[in-house]
Formats: sequence, structure tokens, C-alpha cells
Amino acid sequence: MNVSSLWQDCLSHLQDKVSTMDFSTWLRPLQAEITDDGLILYAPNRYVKKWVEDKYLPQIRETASFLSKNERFGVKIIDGIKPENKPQAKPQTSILNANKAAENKPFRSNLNPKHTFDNFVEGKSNQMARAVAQKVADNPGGPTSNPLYLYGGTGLGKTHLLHAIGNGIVALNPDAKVVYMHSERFVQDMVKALRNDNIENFKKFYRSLDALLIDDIQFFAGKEGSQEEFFHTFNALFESNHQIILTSDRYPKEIDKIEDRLKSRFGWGLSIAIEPPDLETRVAILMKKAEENSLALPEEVAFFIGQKLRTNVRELEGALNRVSAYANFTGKHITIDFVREALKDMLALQDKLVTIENIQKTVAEYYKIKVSDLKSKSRSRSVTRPRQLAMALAKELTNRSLPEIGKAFGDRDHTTVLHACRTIADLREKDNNIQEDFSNLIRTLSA
Ligand SMILES: Nc1ncnc2c1ncn2[C@@H]1O[C@H](COP(=O)(O)OP(=O)(O)OP(=O)(O)O)[C@@H](O)[C@H]1O
Repeated sequence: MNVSSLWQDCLSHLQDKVSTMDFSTWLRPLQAEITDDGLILYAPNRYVKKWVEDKYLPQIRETASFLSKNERFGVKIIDGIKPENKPQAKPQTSILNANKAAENKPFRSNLNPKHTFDNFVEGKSNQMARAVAQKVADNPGGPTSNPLYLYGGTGLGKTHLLHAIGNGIVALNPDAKVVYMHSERFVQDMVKALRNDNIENFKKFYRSLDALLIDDIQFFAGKEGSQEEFFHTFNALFESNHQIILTSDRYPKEIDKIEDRLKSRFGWGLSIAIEPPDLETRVAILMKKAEENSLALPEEVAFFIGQKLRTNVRELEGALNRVSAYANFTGKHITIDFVREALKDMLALQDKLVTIENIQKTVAEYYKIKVSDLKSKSRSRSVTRPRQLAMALAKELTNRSLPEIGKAFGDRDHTTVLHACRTIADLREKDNNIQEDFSNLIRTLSA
């Protein structure tokens, strides 16, 4: 058995289970050796040995048994230096030295190497976010984009970009300490640190990072203790020009139950929205993902899927995985009919979810008018614009034909619907308010 790969595999498993700080402080400095008795782990000092024995030995044993497929696989922790390393190193005696031992090794970041800029498909909806993300990766801690705050609906690529930035920073500076963290995990780690009387190390660890990437910060809502700690971490990193990148499902000021002082800090740098991808981008994403998976996806089929599934990229990936599995299983070529069958339930759900009635109700609520106004002959400006938007949304989000849409809006002609769609497309280019209303409504209807 290869000791290095067994211990590396153990570490990879444990990395997901213990806090990032504990992982770096206690597990990463251990040196491994395999003997007739099993795995021997060398701790840099007695303190580390005792800590690992008390807190992690059962977990390490369980992981090593699982990976070695040997239930009785022994694991022992020794306070000392691995024999082959003896000439170079002396035993260390304190917790600070234990941290130092960790510092001397390359920092083991927890970034997902699969999320890069190269495989992030760019389109109108995410162009700005991608460009700024690249800029931050090239120049972390720069004055104008710290913190970088990316927000938008679920499955639109915020986490992907977060990792891409982290990977970019590490590619340029392999020594950079970059940590990705879901906000819920930050909260859990902090609670654990408090429980284990380890909060000082927790603070020290987070404040020593070059870049801290926190995902879905809306989960801090209502957790005052974590907000307080994060506030201080934020300040410490910010003041030393270390990069902070945050994601959320909404604009900073719109997050409920987050202290105002934090919300205002979130907006100190750059806040960029990621919108749902348009049809062209959805097709490009499908084609790119198909290529990555060596799936022969004809463009017209990608177009068909992209037209049907409009909400987010995660959904597109799910659809593509399903198509791929069906194609492998049946050995058939991928055609539109094939996809119709493979994705039957997803497509039916989509058709059922967004109806013209649903759109009319949502738009009426959004603009505080009545559904009957949308169907009426009224030409008042407060009604015509929402009506045009509702028609354009019906065209975008349902499979209804122009005449069918016209009929649902007070028996109007299909040319009126076409005119509404063109007007809204035009206004979305020129008028930020209309663009924002359109995006908000799509988000609400796709949620
Ligand atoms: N533009 C894109 N190009 C390629 N892949 C993308 C793109 N946008 C999203 N994806 C992929 O879609 C999936 C979902 O994206 P991601 O997890 O980043 O979404 P998210 O915005 O963080 O969602 P949530 O808010 O639910 O966490 C991922 O597998 C990601 O790689």
C-alpha cells in the first residue's frame, strides 16, 4: 500500500468533515508512515498528539479502515518526527510551533479545481461578473473591488465563479492562503471553536488568510454571534488589503436579519448581479458541457433544451446528465424526439409551472395593479408597460403561440403581442429599470 496516497486520501475525506481551521492546525502537520502495525502518524509535539488522539483518532481510524478496506487497520499517533525526516527537523513543543509546521508546508486550499474561468461560459447575463472576477483573480485585494459581492438566483454560477477566482489567485501565487467556505460552515466551525475553547485559534486562522471566499452569506441571517465574528474577520482582512469575496441570492441591502453595519460593508467594494442566462448562452453552455462529457449533442437539440429549460444552469446540467445516461443506456442517437422522451417529466413540470395566468398574477402584484387591468382596453401608461412586460414574459416562459397569448390578454391580435415583445426587448437594452423589473419577474416566476 502506498502510504502517501492512503494518507492523502484520508486527508481528502477528513477535509470535508472537520473545520478548515482544525484541518490546517491539527491534521495537516501530521506525517504518515505505514508499518506492520498499520498507519503511524507523527505529531510535531505532545500537545498536537493529545489533541488529535482526543478529537480525531476514531474518525481517522474509521476513514483509514474504509479506504484500506481493512476493518482492523491500525492507526497510532506518536509524538515525534518521522524517522526519515529526523536529520532535518527537531521535535517541537508548542501549539505555535505546530502552526508553524503547518505554515512551512504549501497551504492546502479547499478550492474545487473543476471550477475555472476556462470552463465558465460567458454571455450577456454574466459578462460583467466574469470580467470583474477575472480582475480580482489577477489583482486580489485591489482597492476598487474589495469586497467583491456577487448576487443572483440559484444555479447561475456564483459558486463556480467564486472557485474560479480562488483558483486564479492560487495559480498566480501558489503560496496564497485562499479558503472557500459556505456561510453555514463558517457558523458551524465557529460554534465548534467556541465549544472546544478554541475561538482564539479560529480568529487567528481566518484573519491570516490572503483571500476569504464566503458563499451564500444570506445564511448568516439571524445568527448574531456569527455576524459579530464575521464583522471582525471582515475588518481585519479588509484593513490588510486581503481579498474578501461574497455571494448571496440578493443585493446586500435586501438581505433580511443581517446587521446594518455588515450590509453596508458588503457594499463597500463592487456588487455585481448574475442574471439568468439568455437562450444563446443556455445553448452555448449546453454545447460546452456536452463537449466536456464527449456527448454528441446536435446544436438543434441543444437549442430545443435551451428553449424549454430556462431557469438556471444547474437545471440544464441535470437535463444533460439525464440525456447522456439515456443515450448510453439505449445506444440511440440524440434527437429532439429522443430528448422529449428522456426529459418528459422535466418538460411537463416546466410547462405546468409557468402559465399565462401565473404570469399575469405575478406582474399585476409586482406593479400593484389588477389582473383585469392587464386584459382591459386601458391605454394608461401605468397599465400598458406592465401589460407589454407580461406578454413578453409569456412569450419567453411558456410555449404558447402569439395568438394564444393575445387571446389571454383581452382578445388582442398576435401583432400586438409581437410589438410588445419587440418593445420590451428594446427597452431592456436601454432602460435599466425595465431590465431590472424583467429580471426580478423572471426570478419570481422561476423560483
Ligand atoms: N456560465 C457558466 N458556464 C459553465 N457552467 C456554469 C455556468 N454557470 C453555472 N454553471 C454550472 O452550473 C452549476 C450551478 O452553478 P453554481 O453552483 O455556481 O450556482 P450558484 O449560483 O452558486 O447557485 P446557488 O445559489 O444555488 O448556490 C455548476 O455546476 C456550475 O459549474
